[in-house]
Order: sequence, then C-alpha cells, then structure tokens
Amino acid sequence: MKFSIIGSGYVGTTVAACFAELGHRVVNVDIDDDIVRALNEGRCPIHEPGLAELVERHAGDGLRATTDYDEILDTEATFLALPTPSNDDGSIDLGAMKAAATSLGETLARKDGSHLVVTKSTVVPTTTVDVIGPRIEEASGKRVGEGFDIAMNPEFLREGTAVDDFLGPDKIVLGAQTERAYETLDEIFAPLVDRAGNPPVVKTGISEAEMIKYANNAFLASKISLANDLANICKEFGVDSDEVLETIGLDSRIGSAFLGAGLGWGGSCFPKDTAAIIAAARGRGYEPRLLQAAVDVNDGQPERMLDLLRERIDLDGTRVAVLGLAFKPGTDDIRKSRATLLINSLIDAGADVVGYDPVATENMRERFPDIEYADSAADALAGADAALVATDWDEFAALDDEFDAMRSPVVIDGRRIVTRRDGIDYESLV
Ligand SMILES: NC(=O)c1ccc[n+]([C@@H]2O[C@H](COP(=O)([O-])OP(=O)(O)OC[C@H]3O[C@@H](n4cnc5c(N)ncnc54)[C@H](O)[C@@H]3O)[C@@H](O)[C@H]2O)c1
Ligand SMILES: O=c1ccn([C@@H]2O[C@H](COP(=O)(O)OP(=O)(O)O[C@H]3O[C@H](CO)[C@@H](O)[C@H](O)[C@H]3O)[C@@H](O)[C@H]2O)c(=O)[nH]1
Repeated sequence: MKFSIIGSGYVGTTVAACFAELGHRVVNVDIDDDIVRALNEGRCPIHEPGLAELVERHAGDGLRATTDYDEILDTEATFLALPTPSNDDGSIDLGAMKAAATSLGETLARKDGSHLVVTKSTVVPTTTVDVIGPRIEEASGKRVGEGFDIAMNPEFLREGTAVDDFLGPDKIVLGAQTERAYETLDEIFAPLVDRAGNPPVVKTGISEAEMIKYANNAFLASKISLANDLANICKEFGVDSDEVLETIGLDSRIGSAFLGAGLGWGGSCFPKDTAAIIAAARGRGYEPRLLQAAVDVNDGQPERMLDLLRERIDLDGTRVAVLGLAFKPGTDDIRKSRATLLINSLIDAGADVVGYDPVATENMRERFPDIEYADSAADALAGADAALVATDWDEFAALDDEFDAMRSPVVIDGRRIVTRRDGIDYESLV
C-alpha cells in the first residue's frame, strides 16, 4: 500500500524505512529541507543502528521524502509522527500536531475518496478525537467517519534499538472507531505481523490506545524508580543492591527488565511522558501520587551522586571528569540525560568539567560549549580530581590503569559499571 508519514525524526524515519523494507511505498513529509534531502539521497538523518542500510536500500523507490503536503494526495493513509514536547508546566505541547493536522486537512480538502489519519505520536487520551479530528474537519470541510477516518497506533520502539524493536514488537496496538479504519490498518500491518511471528495485535478504542502508551512508559519509569528507591535503602544498610534486584527479578511476576538501579531515567520520552500524563490527570482533578513519587525519586538520584562527591572533595576549582553524556548507551541523544543535570550542578559549584562520550560529545558541546571535552575516557581521567560515571557504556567496564593518571582517584559510579580495583577511592551511587 502507498501511505504517508508526517514527521521524519526518530520515529517517522524508522517507521517509514521499516515499512518500505516490508514492501509498502512510503512518503515522508517533513518541514526540514535537510532531512528531506538526506532521505532522498539515501542518507540517514539520525544515528540509529541498522537504519542507514534500510534508508540507502529503499530511498527513491519504496521510500520518498518531501516538504510538499500535496504528495499525500495519492496516498491512502497518513501517520502523524510529530514531536509532542512539554510546556513549561509539564503538560503536553500539541503545537506541531495541530499545525500538521491543519496542513493535512487543507490537503485532504482536495482529495477524492476517503483517507485514514493515524496518530503515531504520543498524545494524552482524547487528543486524536477531540483535537486532531476536529482540526482536520475544519480545514478539509469533511467529516470524521465520512470523508476520512481517524485512528491511533502508539509506538514502543527504543532509541538505539529502534529498527529491531519496530520489526520485532511485543505487541501492536490499533485504536480505531470504524471497521473501515481497522481494515486499512490490518492491510498496513499484515507484513509486519507476518515477519514478527504473529505478535498480539490489540484492537481497541482510540483513547485507550493513547492511554496504553502512557501506561507503558509510566510503568517502566516507575519500575526503575522503585528499583532506585530499594537500592537507596540497600545502601543505607550496606546491602548489595545488585544481588537484591537481580534476585527479585527471577520472580516471573516481577521480571528482570528495567530493574537497573543508578542515576535514573532520562531521554526524550520517560521524563516528558510522565510529566504529560501527570499534568493531564491533574487537569481532570486526579492527583497521581505514585507516579509523582517515581518522578521525585528520579529527580533525586543526581543530587545523591553529587552529595557523595561533596563528602570527599570541595568542588570549587576542582577538575571533574564526567564519563558518559548520552541518556543511555547506544545513542548520541543527550535529551534529558542525567549527565546534563550533573554538569549544570558542577558548573554552579565552580568545578572545571571535562566530559567524555563515545558518540554524544558534539551534541553536548552544543548544550555546554564552554566545558572541556576529551577524546577518550583515559584523556578525561588524566589529571582529574574526581570522576562521575553517568552512562553505562561497555567501555567504562574495561577501564583500569587509566585511573592511575588521576590527580586524586575519586570515582563515583552512577551505573555500577566500573570494576572496583585497588588504588581508587570508589563508591557506587547505589
Ligand atoms: N524517539 C523515540 O524513541 C520515540 C518512541 C516512541 C514514541 N515517540 C513519540 O513519537 C513522536 C515523535 O518523536 P520523535 O522522537 O520522532 O521526534 P523528532 O523530534 O525526532 O522528529 C519530529 C519530526 O517532525 C518534523 N516536523 C515538525 N513539525 C512538522 C510539521 N508541521 N510538518 C511536518 N513535519 C514536521 C520535525 O522537523 C522532525 O523531523 C513523539 O510524540 C514521541 O513522544 C518517540
Ligand atoms: O533498568 C534500566 C533501564 C533503563 N534505564 C534508563 O531509562 C532511560 C530510558 O531508557 P530506554 O527505555 O531504554 O530508552 P528510550 O529510547 O527512552 O525508550 C523508552 O521510551 C520510548 C519513547 O516513548 C518508548 O517507545 C520505549 O518503549 C521506552 O523504553 C535511560 O536513561 C536509561 O538509562 C535505567 O536507569 N535502568
């Protein structure tokens, strides 16, 4: 089938390239000329393992990109994969979604025959029905359920493993309100269901699909925060939190995934999505106390790490190496990374910061142009008074003699990745 995707970032590009791989013809619509040019030249605009190969293979054939909304006219369906960032109060900012819905509506006004509009972005419950549908109705002069249908298909891929996650999903969630919409979605997803070995396909309502995405992320973020809360208690008693968490993970009702304790969760999704659903719940008069506590525990972890450092050294004028700048290993994305919080506090305290990351240095340099950046962990450690390990890159586990070059070998490990050795003043955050 030929369909379009508005927004060609992490999600839009991954989904488009994967659907092209599955045999569909996909048109990516984006307002960013550079992204469109890159895709049409077969270059991948983002760093994501396996994606560049797919983009190169399908560009100009199954995968096309454009800034022209008119190219949507000869497609049967359109996914909205636009950013849904936070407003200052944490609530969801639907600006890009609304702008795209209006542009799409103006385009659909000129289309003969029906069209399916699928929200792929993470949006709070009722957004597709109450905001997206009416905007398209207004701009197109057509009615939902008549001239076009609406649907919601949340995305669960993770950055760093986006292609594998998309092509091998645990579940596919299809929210719709007409048979016609479900039929089109079935046709789009059939090759994926086939390739992925028939994962559960959950057919549900549109607002349920929207809420499933938040519930999924809220549960995972809270699971990590509970692991951190328990690990903090373990530390007070001198108990090994790894042993405790690994063992409770053996209970099949708990499971071992997302019990990794340490500095907590960052990235472009968990922080903004927990904030958005908390704000939305408050807007309806419900106070989500457990979810707020998960956020509070997460916010407290970087400060606990800095307290451990302050117990050992005076930060003013001290050279501190921050190892790991990305929000997690395997990506160059620094959005809401724990390292950004640490660096902010270190700068405020008068420390000289030297950062190192295998791939995220250039992104961090844009955020903090005035700190120093090293080309290797060894260079960052040389002459440092202390080191903070913020991301669990594998290469940090192999560090050994490199610590000997530190001026004073204070190492606070936020991810339990560094191997303890003689000669360093090592402390794990949890
Ligand atoms: N990044 C992830 O891992 C992930 C995973 C699951 C769900 N999500 C959700 O998917 C959505 C998209 O996230 P993302 O990370 O891909 O965002 P992104 O910022 O990487 O990409 C968004 C793209 O939309 C384009 N855009 C903005 N306004 C536009 C308009 N009016 N018309 C056309 N294009 C426009 C931007 O130029 C950009 O290329 C968000 O709701 C996010 O919460 C993200
Ligand atoms: O045991 C763990 C696992 C993760 N993290 C941290 O949690 C954050 C998020 O990690 P991860 O979930 O792997 O990355 P994302 O790419 O942000 O993916 C999440 O957010 C996406 C956007 O909504 C969803 O699609 C995914 O399903 C969901 O896992 C990172 O800072 C990790 O360091 C931990 O601290 N401990």
